[in-house]
Amino acid sequence: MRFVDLVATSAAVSATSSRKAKVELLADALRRLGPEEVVAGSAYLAGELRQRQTGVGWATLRDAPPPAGEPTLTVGAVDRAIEEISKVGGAGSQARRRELVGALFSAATADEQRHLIGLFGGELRQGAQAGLLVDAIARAGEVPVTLVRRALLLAGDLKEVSTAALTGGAAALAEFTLRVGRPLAPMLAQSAASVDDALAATGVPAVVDVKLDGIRIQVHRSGDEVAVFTRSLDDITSRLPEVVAAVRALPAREVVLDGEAMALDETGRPRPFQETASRAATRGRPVTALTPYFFDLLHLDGADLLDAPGRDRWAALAEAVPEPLLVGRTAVTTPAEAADAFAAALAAGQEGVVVKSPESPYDVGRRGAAWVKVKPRHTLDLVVLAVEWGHGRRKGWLSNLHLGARDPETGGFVMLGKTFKGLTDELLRWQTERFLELAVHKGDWVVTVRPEQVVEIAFDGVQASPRYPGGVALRFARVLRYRDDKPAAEADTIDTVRAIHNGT
Ligand SMILES: Nc1ncnc2c1ncn2[C@@H]1O[C@H](COP(=O)(O)OP(=O)(O)OP(=O)(O)O)[C@@H](O)[C@H]1O
Repeated sequence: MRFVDLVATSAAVSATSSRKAKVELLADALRRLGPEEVVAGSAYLAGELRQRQTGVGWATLRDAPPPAGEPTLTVGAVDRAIEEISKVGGAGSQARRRELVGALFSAATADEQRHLIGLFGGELRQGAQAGLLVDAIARAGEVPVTLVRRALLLAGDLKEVSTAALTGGAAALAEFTLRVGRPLAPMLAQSAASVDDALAATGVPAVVDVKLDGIRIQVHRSGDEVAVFTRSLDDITSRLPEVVAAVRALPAREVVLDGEAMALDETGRPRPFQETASRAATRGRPVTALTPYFFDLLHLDGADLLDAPGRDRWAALAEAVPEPLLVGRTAVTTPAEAADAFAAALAAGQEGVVVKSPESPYDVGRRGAAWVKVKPRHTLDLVVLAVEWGHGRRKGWLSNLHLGARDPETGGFVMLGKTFKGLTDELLRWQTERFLELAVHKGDWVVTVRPEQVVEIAFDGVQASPRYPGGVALRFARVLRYRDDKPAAEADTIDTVRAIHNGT
């Protein structure tokens, strides 16, 4: 496929607001990729490069040569050039990289150059695009969309799934199963305003789990090899040696565990979330030891448990893991028992509870009715769309955040309000640096950013507001924390906000 046609597809996808038309355009492009182009082409359509690191920075891109008049590049040729660039290393690598980038760019037209710069700079990366591509892959490969989605959730890699669907069809997709050592998308929870509402969704009997406010961990062990992954499937094994040691000490040889890692104080009460998060993040110095607590078991010594009902998985978990490493769990048969368990969790300083159905399988990557979280305080995970420069004491810092909810219909974001409340000096400093990195337009007053950073917001309610594009706005929004473990594609949606407004 000609690279110029892929560039035109991306432009056409951005230009139309119809989801159906976007999917059709993407499917059409996927069909036109040659077999050896599928991996790279799928990545480009998702706004990414196939290669994780290219070593190409802005300075190199800025010095790109003048564009070619006629398009001659193919997707395959671009991929081969980028592969060669990413392999450059050792002495003189800077100059060699520059030379190769120069050669690629001089063969590209002006439109193609702009697109390449976007791909190298990460500006075209769009979480929302992944959902469209899943539908497009299903259409182009003529396979059920549910198969594509499940394969993606198990493999975590769009390029791999796209290649399987387009070259091997349904049979190739069915081969994606849980593999010990490869992370899979974790099951997620819906939220409810009360324990009664949660029980209405899960049904009774149910279990009420303590909701620990730490970081989600998925731990894979095969023999002596242990790997720890975050909610977004990043490998953080080297940062959590105490979790590795705890799992290595288990009697089972092969396990995949789902749980939460927490920082505790000396009395066993939870420490603030920031302490856990800073331990797990790349930045930040070690503060406290983290303790793992497990609430699910997905694989045990050769047996996959994903499709087993909760009750069986949990029974196997209780056998495989010693009691101090298990999340607090209460089996309930009445709303009164559930209310007691909720009150006890809050009294112990925990964030809330997760009510779970014992009948349900482990729903990889889904936010279904089988797990329902209940917290005493309502919060939303929103995406920062722009930031205003501060005044007075906050002069020189990016301060007032423009907050957006995700719109699954368009793949875009709908602004719901602004806030600078809750920001500590440390957060102001951090966010100024972060948002300058994400800036796409730096005005004197407002800096517009790529919609990638998720922030957890507390608020007092949702009100109708004709001033905002979605017709609703948050009352007294304030920042609780930045969520680096959650991609923008999983931020809360405008539908959730409207449901809160309508009191449902
Ligand atoms: N016992 C538990 N069972 C399931 N999840 C738990 C439990 N305790 C803590 N958690 C955490 O709660 C999260 C479930 O909420 P959800 O799926 O909505 O993800 P989230 O948006 O990251 O949650 P939140 O924003 O409420 O922390 C899990 O990802 C996990 O990190």
